Amino acid sequence: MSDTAQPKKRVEVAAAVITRPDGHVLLGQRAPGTFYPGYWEFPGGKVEPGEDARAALIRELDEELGINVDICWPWLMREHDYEHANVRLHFFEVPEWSGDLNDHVHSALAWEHPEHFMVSPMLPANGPILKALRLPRDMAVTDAAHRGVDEQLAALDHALAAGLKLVQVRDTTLDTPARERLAHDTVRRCKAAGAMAFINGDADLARRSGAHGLHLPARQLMALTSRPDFDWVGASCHSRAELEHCARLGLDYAVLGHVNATPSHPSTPALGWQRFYDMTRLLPMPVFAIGGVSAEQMGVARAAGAHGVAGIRGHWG
Ligand SMILES: Nc1nc2c([nH]c(=O)n2[C@@H]2O[C@H](COP(=O)(O)OP(=O)(O)OP(=O)(O)O)[C@@H](O)[C@H]2O)c(=O)[nH]1
Repeated sequence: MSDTAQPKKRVEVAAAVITRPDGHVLLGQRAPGTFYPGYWEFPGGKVEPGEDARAALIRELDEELGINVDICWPWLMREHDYEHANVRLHFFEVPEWSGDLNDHVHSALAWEHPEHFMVSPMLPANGPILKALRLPRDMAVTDAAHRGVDEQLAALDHALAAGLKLVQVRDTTLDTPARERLAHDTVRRCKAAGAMAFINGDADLARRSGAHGLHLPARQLMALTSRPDFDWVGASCHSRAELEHCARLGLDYAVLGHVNATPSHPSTPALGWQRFYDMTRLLPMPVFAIGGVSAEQMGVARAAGAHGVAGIRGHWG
């Protein structure tokens, strides 16, 4: 390598996951004559000097697509080393916009469902984004220690029938046979319903039960130096240091709390939404809000940068 090689320039980019009520997201195909022509991307573009990423996004969607952004939620940030630059992509979710789509820059547009993207190839930086979009927004955490295993499984059947798509089997205080049964029966029911089940804190049980993923308590997270070998791995976090460790290990998601006052943590102060927003800035993975947060607070949570909400109360009907 030449000793005159220049460090790569850093490019800040704002990109939008524009979502229709049916869950389809908008992608654009890069035009001939651009960098990576023919590749698919989320609409957006470079942040100009003196501009913040949100303002850049609103400007780009007006210039590129002719739409006004009505609601814009911060989501996550990914860095990628391209040949020409180190790109920092600030992703936002845009669930509401107005105006007629009138594209000025792409060779084609496509509305695609995150469960089965049909267009390809995608820009190389976007693989983790597509995976993150497959992560459901509402994570229900089991509460069999209080309800009993049978009542928990009945509540699970009810919630799956109502559309629940993600369950975390916690209940670490249950005795071994009861937890084994809870895990196996939860995974089986989730698979039958097209939902995912993650097991908290026990990689062997997660493997034995055929779970989709492993959820790490913060203590286990901080003891790890590499990502455990599961399709999905996430962790419970309470501090920026834990969130950053999650990012270093390349985990798929974090759960941060507690956001609101909750009877399960009477002595530790709640974070509140502003602190949740501040703590989750510029992280590369989606973060769920937990702690006194029900599915009704989805909008508040996502406005504060959450991927979605997680919890016991308010998640089992
Ligand atoms: N808009 C957008 N850009 C992305 C995505 N993923 C990704 O890696 N990028 C990168 O972020 C940069 C976006 O810059 P851009 O769209 O403003 O600029 P450009 O390279 O097309 O050309 P330009 O120099 O004429 O503005 C490109 O390097 C692009 O490869 C994505 O999903 N959406």
